[in-house]
Amino acid sequence: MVDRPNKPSALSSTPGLNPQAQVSISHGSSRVTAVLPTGQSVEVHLYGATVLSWKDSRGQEQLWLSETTKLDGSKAIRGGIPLVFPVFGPSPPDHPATAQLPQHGFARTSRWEFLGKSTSESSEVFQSSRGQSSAEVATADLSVKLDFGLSSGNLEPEVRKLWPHAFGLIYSVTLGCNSLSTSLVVTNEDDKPFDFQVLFHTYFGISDINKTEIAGLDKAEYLDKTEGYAAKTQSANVSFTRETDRVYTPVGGPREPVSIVESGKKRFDVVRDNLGDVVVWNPWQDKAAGMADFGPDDGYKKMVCVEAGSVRGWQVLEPGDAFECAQTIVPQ
Ligand SMILES: O=P(O)(O)OC[C@H]1O[C@H](O)[C@H](O)[C@@H](O)[C@@H]1O
Repeated sequence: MVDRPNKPSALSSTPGLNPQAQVSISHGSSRVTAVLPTGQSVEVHLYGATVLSWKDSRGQEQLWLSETTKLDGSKAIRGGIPLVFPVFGPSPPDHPATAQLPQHGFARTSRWEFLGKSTSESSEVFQSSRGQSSAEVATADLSVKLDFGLSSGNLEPEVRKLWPHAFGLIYSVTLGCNSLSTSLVVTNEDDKPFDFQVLFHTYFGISDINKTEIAGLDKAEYLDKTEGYAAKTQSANVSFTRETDRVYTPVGGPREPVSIVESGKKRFDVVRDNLGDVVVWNPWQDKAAGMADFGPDDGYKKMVCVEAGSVRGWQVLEPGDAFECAQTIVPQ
């Protein structure tokens, strides 16, 4: 079922579910918030369709958001999940098509439209395994998908000039009881092909970077951006002792999870769909202190970016074609 956002705030119930099983949606002029009956919540800012917050059923925040980030549309949001499109980083010198674009493209600095929400009840059966009532089953399996749109026609004219292609983007943020998925569909509405890069720039909230490792990248080739894009090969887990900025191509393929491990225990799995690369970034002390929108200065100890994307090469999209990709984050 899809609700159009014609009400500033609404409680909506899904036919067939426990009447208690309501997803609460609030839609203000700049943010959309969804709360599941089981307590999990997600908040998305229309500036960049940036996920600002994702909380578990106990209200614990899972993402990191800078205390000093701008939220007024004057600068990309520092934290949460900014969306990178159609170029990752500064445009490479050998790619004139994106040469005019700012770092990480325009998706994160454009105002998106909220298209509506849909709720669904997954078919996993908790009842037989846990002996719950059917009402509880429906509640436990509810998820809500928030859809956002951006198209060339909605870009600011000065941005459109920088990348003059006719395109459409549908970005979906799906909150489940134990997962958060972000997915993107890119369509080429032009009469010629265009190429692009894409990435979900997720800032995970962690308790201590010194006790954090990234698993699932063993033996992966990577480009080390802190050493002029030197090509290297990972051995064992990634750990952090200084600025880390690497573009990995995991050997296991997109479906093999990349995991955030804290004090030896898995905290999150990140599963990718149609996204071959994973960027791992922590700015460390000096770089964090040098970014006005990164706060507090020692906030680098409480965050790590693990960014699922397609950024080492270019996706070429022919007229009329669509490209789809997704990441799903599963707390462990
Ligand atoms: O400061 P931003 O433009 O948001 O970029 C923040 C970071 O994003 C990615 O992780 C890049 O690999 C880094 O090189 C960059 O510093």
